[in-house]
Amino acid sequence: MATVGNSTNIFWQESPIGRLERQKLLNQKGCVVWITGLSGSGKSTLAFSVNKELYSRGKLSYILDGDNLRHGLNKNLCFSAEDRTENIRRVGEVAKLFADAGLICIASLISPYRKDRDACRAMLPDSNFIEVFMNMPLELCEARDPKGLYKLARAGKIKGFTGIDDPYEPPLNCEIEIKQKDGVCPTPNAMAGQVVSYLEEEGYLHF
Ligand SMILES: Nc1ncnc2c1ncn2[C@@H]1O[C@H](COP(=O)(O)OS(=O)(=O)O)[C@@H](OP(=O)(O)O)[C@H]1O
Ligand SMILES: Nc1ncnc2c1ncn2[C@@H]1O[C@H](COP(=O)(O)OP(=O)(O)O)[C@@H](O)[C@H]1O
Repeated sequence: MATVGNSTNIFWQESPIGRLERQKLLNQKGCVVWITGLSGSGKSTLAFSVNKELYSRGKLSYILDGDNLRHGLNKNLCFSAEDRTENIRRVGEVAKLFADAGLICIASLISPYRKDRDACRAMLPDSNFIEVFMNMPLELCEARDPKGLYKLARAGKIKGFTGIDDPYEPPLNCEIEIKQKDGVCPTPNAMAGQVVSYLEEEGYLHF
């Protein structure tokens, strides 16, 4: 009798067409590009830009954006520590499926807790988890404030806002760090270039 989680009598079903066949078909290697950082740090902007650049090179990628997933898959979750952990766990599992499908899955979530991001990394075989840290100062994110959420958080109208009255734990060993140079943020194209060059160098863009 096999037991997994809360289920019993379940057995893994292996398909004759596997990850290698799909990767060969797509001429790329499945992986997860996990973008983490404060609200307003540029996660979605980077995700869109990488997606576009890969598309122009004939490579298939798909974005899992935290904000968007909270409209569906994760609509029953709030921003408590427990719910953020569950949010990241679910997205990690979905990202793993996309990578197994042979796609370059771009996950873009605040993902404030190191242990949650590490748990997603541990789900992926052969170090196919590329953690990208949007290392932008809180002051910059707050000055951008495109949704007006920092303003509400400062006014006490949103409780538990990341960076204001809720923690963000920066990565210790990320694959890619995006940061300002001489006080200037790289352009979206330059940020995407950093990620796409990494994927190219590590052999993800060919089978
Ligand atoms: N309390 C609180 N803290 C942080 N963010 C908040 C909060 N309430 C709402 N929002 C909005 O939700 C977006 C973050 O969702 P995520 O799923 O990425 O968050 S998390 O990874 O579970 O921490 C985040 O989107 P981004 O600005 O794109 O990061 C916010 O718009
Ligand atoms: N590299 C960049 N240069 C200039 N502005 C940027 C850059 N990246 C993001 N922005 C702007 O900052 C704001 C927040 O970006 P966004 O991608 O929505 O962040 P996040 O997804 O982390 O909340 C947006 O108004 C966006 O246009």
